[in-house]
Amino acid sequence: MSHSATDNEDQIELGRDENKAIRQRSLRLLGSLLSPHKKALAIAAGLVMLSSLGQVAGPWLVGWTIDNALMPLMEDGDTGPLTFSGLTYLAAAVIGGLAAGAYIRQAARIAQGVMYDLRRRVFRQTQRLSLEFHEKYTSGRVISRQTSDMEALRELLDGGLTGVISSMFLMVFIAGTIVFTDLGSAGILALAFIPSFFLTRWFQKKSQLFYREQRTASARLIVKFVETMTGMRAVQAFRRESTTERDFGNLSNSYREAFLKVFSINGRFQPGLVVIGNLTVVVALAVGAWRVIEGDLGAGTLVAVLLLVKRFFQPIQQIGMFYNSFQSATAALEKVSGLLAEEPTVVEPKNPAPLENPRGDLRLSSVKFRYGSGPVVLPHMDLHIPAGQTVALVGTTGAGKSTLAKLVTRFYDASEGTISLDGVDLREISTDDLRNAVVMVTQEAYLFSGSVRENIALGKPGATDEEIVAAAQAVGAHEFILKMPEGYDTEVNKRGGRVSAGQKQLLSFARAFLADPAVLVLDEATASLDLPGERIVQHGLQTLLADRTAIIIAHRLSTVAIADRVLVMAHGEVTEDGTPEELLAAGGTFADLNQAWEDSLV
Ligand SMILES: Nc1ncnc2c1ncn2[C@@H]1O[C@H](COP(=O)(O)OP(=O)(O)OP(=O)(O)O)[C@@H](O)[C@H]1O
Repeated sequence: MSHSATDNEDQIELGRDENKAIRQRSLRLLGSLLSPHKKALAIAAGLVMLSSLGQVAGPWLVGWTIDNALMPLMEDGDTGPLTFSGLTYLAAAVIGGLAAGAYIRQAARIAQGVMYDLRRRVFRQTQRLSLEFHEKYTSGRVISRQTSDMEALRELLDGGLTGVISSMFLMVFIAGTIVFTDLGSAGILALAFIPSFFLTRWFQKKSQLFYREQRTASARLIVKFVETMTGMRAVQAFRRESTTERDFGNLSNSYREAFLKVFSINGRFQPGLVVIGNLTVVVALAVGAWRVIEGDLGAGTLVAVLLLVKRFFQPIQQIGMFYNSFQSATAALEKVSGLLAEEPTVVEPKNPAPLENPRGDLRLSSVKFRYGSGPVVLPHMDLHIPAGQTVALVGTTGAGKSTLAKLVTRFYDASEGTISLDGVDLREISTDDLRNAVVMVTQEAYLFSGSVRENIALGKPGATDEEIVAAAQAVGAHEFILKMPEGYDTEVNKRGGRVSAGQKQLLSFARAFLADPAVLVLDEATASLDLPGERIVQHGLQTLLADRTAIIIAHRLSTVAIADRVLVMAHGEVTEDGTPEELLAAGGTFADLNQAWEDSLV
């Protein structure tokens, strides 16, 4: 596996260039998510400005009223200016309030639009990526991208961001108003900005590290959880409960500690800002009061400036708090953008070669294969499987049987050499054509939630009911389906729809039969069935194999017996190749294996 976009996901400290590249990747993603909402964003910006203006107008009007409306009232009994300022105050409050409300609604609409888009992109991407990626990245991590990362982004977009944008606007407006009202006080505010700036930088640097640590810890926790839950059978069978519990406890503890680190620096940052804010108000008050006594400054202006300075620091605190969700959302965005930047390793051809009525002639020429940059699994393989032949693959575990199956079905591409179907390189065949021509039936025989009918129909979208029933009949699944509570309409995976391992296999045979591929690759379930069950499955299998090329990773004597040819594999190479009879007569590995199987039946 070459270097890919998700490789450095678990690293906490990254190099400068790497950091920059990741940041740019995240920003590009953000840009592409926001670009469809340009108009809505412009409207939101207009609304937020209006609401900030409304909020700044309040303190400013108080100052103006003290200096310009109270005097005429006390000296001449003139109520005009006071009425004017009162009405203006009211208008500003109403307009500001309405604008703030409209802004929140508008921002929520944009945020939900972005989340909707992103959720779908992540889902589409995870389906698009090759099996190689999924085997490496694991489902737990995909799940944490789609759940906790999405949640972090949603929190940011829903709550924090809306507030922070309006806070920032408000700060700019307040600063502008102070400059406009009294330059001296603006100078004090500017001085106070210096320590706030350094404090914020310090916080930024520290928290970035801790937040990344926290996200990594949370992802590990989810991965462990998903792994344990999906492997619950193995966990219980091997009495692994206490070990997994201990591991989970350790991971929870790292998560807790990462969180505490974040909070401990938060606990210094926020009070720091409060102190700076309060000191600024005190200094502005002292200097201002002195200037009022000197006659340089109106008392009203001083009141207005003090109210504004106090307001100025409120949003900084909010921005500080917002920094939490901003940091986790940034980390989430970094990971999600990494996932979205992954490219499938198995690439669909640009100009696919036509493949009409495939016959199923398979050829591997000088194929060499390794998983990513791992050790060589198949050193050199030349193999020809003529159309219609049934080949049983046997061999020790780790011999490379499943690997061969994954290559023939093009879940992976060969590292060297070519694999062709009817003389066409698999890499030249469109994915649709290939999936129609080559079907893989895996051991798990995965059933999706839905009815029995829907599960069989997966083999051929748009199949008629008759075709579905005919497929079930052909492989011998019809009888037990009819015995289910609602026949073909029974929901599988639900109560009453539970099927046995053998029945599951029959359903997946019916699915494959309906798909009617030229090449069938089958990983036979290792779980042994009872004898009648085995006979039914065997019969189904025989019907399924007739008239097509088949490669079966065989675990049963009865399966090998129906094969035209047996390939024995060891260490990635074919060591014996012939009809079952020939190999038995030759007395090699296959003969031994056969003997062992026969003994186990006694
Ligand atoms: N996704 C993977 N990434 C890296 N190495 C792998 C991967 N899958 C299999 N391998 C390695 O490739 C080798 C062949 O494995 P493969 O699964 O093909 O064997 P097998 O003959 O099917 O074994 P079994 O009968 O136990 O299923 C093994 O050494 C295995 O460790």
